[in-house]
Amino acid sequence: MNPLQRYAPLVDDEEAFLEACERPLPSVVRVNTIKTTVERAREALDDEGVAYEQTDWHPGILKLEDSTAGTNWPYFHGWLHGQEEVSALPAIALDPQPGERVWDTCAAPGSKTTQIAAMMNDEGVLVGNDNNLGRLSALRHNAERLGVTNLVVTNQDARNFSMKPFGEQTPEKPGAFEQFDRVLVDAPCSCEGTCRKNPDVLDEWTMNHVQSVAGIQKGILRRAVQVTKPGGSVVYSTCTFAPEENEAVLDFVLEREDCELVEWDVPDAFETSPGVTEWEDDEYDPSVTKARRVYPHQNDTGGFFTAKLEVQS
Ligand SMILES: C[S@@+](CC[C@H](N)C(=O)[O-])C[C@H]1O[C@@H](n2cnc3c(N)ncnc32)[C@H](O)[C@@H]1O
Repeated sequence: MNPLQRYAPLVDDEEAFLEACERPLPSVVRVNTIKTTVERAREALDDEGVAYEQTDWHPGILKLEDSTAGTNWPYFHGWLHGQEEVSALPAIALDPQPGERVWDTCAAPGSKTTQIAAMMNDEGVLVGNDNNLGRLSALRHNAERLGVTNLVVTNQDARNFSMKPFGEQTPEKPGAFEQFDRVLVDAPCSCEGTCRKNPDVLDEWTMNHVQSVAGIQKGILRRAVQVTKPGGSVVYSTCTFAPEENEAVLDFVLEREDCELVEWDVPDAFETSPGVTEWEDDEYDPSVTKARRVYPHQNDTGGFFTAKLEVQS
């Protein structure tokens, strides 16, 4: 059985949802504003004869007519980065500002890290962490190509993250670098929403994996809230539809840490659905409706989940 059928009760149009999940994903690039402007990047693509269409919600996110991302000079020079359209949403929700301290808990291979760096105008301190050393090489390579210089790379399990070299840390006295303005948790997940790019995820899907990765997600999100300063923001995102990995994780952390879910500015032209408060035998905190779900048939993208939390104390 196709595991996606379990989400029929959540979607407005099951047939359109399942049909969209089988179509190949459009090829999309993000303009890297650390190295160029949207206008110059578009001119370069025109000169190269690469056909594209601007998405109707972001001037710097371009849909290519064929999958030439990665094969033209604007890409090699770091003017463009191949990034799935919907995966640009978490950084938009995070809204990082130049000069801030930002932690990207699960950063490799760095699409969102480099997008965050560009939104920070490459100013301030961005810590890009991942527990997988091999994937960190891809992060370093992307950061280098895209000209990111405000990045510190760390290789830790985000559930126990600490930056001891920068200051002694106790629960009462966080280390010097352990009061971030903003933190992104783009969590490891069962990746159901990437089925248009990688249909194998559905063959490999098991409920055991959903449950085990949900445990890791809860640990990472708790740590993210703990190291964010009062009034700071934490964004939680996954590329999966499973409520066990989305609303249930938020519900767990809302009960244990001093934080609350807040609305964020979803681009008007992007169709989303609210987080769900009930799933199978479970009920979640009513505020999880502030999270946004994205199904592939809504905007011809992959599937995604994004929520924004504000830390209270
Ligand atoms: C969805 S991917 C991140 C994609 C990345 N944010 C991007 O936009 O390119 C999740 C990442 O979490 C990492 N990861 C898994 N468990 C982790 C943990 N306990 N601590 C830190 N990173 C972890 C994986 O190695 C993987 O690179």
